[in-house]
Amino acid sequence: MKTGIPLEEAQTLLLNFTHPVTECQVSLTSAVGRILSQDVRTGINLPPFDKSPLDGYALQAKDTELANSSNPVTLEVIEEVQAGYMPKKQVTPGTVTKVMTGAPIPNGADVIVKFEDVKRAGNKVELYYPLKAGNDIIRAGEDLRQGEVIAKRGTVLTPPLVGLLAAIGVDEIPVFSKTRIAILSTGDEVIDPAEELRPGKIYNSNQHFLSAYCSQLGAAPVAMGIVPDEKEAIVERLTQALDLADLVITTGGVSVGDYDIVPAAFKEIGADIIFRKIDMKPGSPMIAASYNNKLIIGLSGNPAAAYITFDLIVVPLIKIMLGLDQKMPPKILAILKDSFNKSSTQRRFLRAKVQTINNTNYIELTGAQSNGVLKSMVACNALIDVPAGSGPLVAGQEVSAVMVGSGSELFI
Ligand SMILES: Nc1nc2c(c(=O)[nH]1)N[C@H]1C(S)=C(S)[C@@H](COP(=O)(O)OP(=O)(O)OC[C@H]3O[C@@H](n4cnc5c(N)ncnc54)[C@H](O)[C@@H]3O)O[C@H]1N2
Ligand code: MOO
Repeated sequence: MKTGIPLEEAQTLLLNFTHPVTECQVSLTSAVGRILSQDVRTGINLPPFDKSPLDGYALQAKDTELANSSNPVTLEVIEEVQAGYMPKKQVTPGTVTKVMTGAPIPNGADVIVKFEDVKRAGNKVELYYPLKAGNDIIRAGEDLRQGEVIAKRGTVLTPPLVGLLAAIGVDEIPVFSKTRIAILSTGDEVIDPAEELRPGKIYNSNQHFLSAYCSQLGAAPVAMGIVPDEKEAIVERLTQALDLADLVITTGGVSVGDYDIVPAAFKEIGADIIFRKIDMKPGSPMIAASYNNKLIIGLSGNPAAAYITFDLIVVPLIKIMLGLDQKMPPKILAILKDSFNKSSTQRRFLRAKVQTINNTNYIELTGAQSNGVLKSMVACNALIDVPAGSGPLVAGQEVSAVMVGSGSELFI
């Protein structure tokens, strides 16, 4: 078992333990937010046929060559075609077909003129200006060509993509299965938000932000509730969690206190400890283990510590399991807008918000940085990466940061 390892080593070790997820099919109505497990090609041209963008008349442009306002050209209406129906007659010199918006272009016609620009009298129309062949015709395949890849494996299905799939007649979509993530909160002091607050107790925020984050990523959180600081109780709930989920996350009980018995529970079920403790602040007491090819991650109970280690270490794993393309959070350089007065003996991550103005990134702290403070996660979209051995940070200096966060923007 490794201990006190750098963040990057923890990330790499766990990536090696992360397995690809299985695939399934979903309908169009439940496709949004899911991730494509295969490239999708269109089997048809879109639109499938040449069609009219206007309510008007389909004709041959050369018939209008000599038309002007004092000498209009008169043509004969031979047919009317509604959208959804095929023309039966060929447009020949001297004839027009009345077409509605979306109707197929009749054979022989090479231009459309709209109703407002002609005068209709009986079965004749008068045209007052020359038309250009090819104008106002939507061509088959103008949007998509048959055989073209419309979206690649690993793409998140957004509303326009769902529309595009429908437009090409795909109603069963190959997607990655939703990774099931069990979340188990430990601690005698932790109670459900629905309960009345009692002395010495705190509400379970970890369970809820972790579940919400998993849902936002497109995974399926499995709520395993709260277990007291008793090894047997944790062992029992962990065993259930491993049955129900692909990945198990616990919070609390990983430090060195008398009741920090989560690592002992991991060992008791026979899990192999991959590492214990990482060299960063907050979140250092984190532990990771594997059991029957499934990862069990024990995060610190302190909400911000749990959030930050989840963001930096667990979210990339979930992205792999979900089948997403981009896994690791992007890194940036930014100018610090305010100061941070503490020195950092250990590598430290600070909750911050980055904004880009005229191609320069500016970053400011989002509030108090203690490991229990959740409020400063709310506006956080980046974590400033402060190297071990740094002195206080001063406004105007350049810092490196990692883009993270489920708050304002998702980096997927
Ligand atoms: N002697 C030492 N004590 C501590 C050390 C240390 O190195 N030596 N490390 C400190 C650090 S750093 C952290 S982080 C915490 C980690 O503690 P645990 O992971 O064992 O977590 P707990 O003690 O169970 O809880 C910590 C804190 O968070 C609250 N909490 C727990 N669960 C939840 C929840 N589901 N929702 C909201 N808040 C929760 C809990 O009440 C505690 O206040 O250890 C330090 N101690
Ligand atoms: O390492 Mo603790 O996790 O500072 O918050």
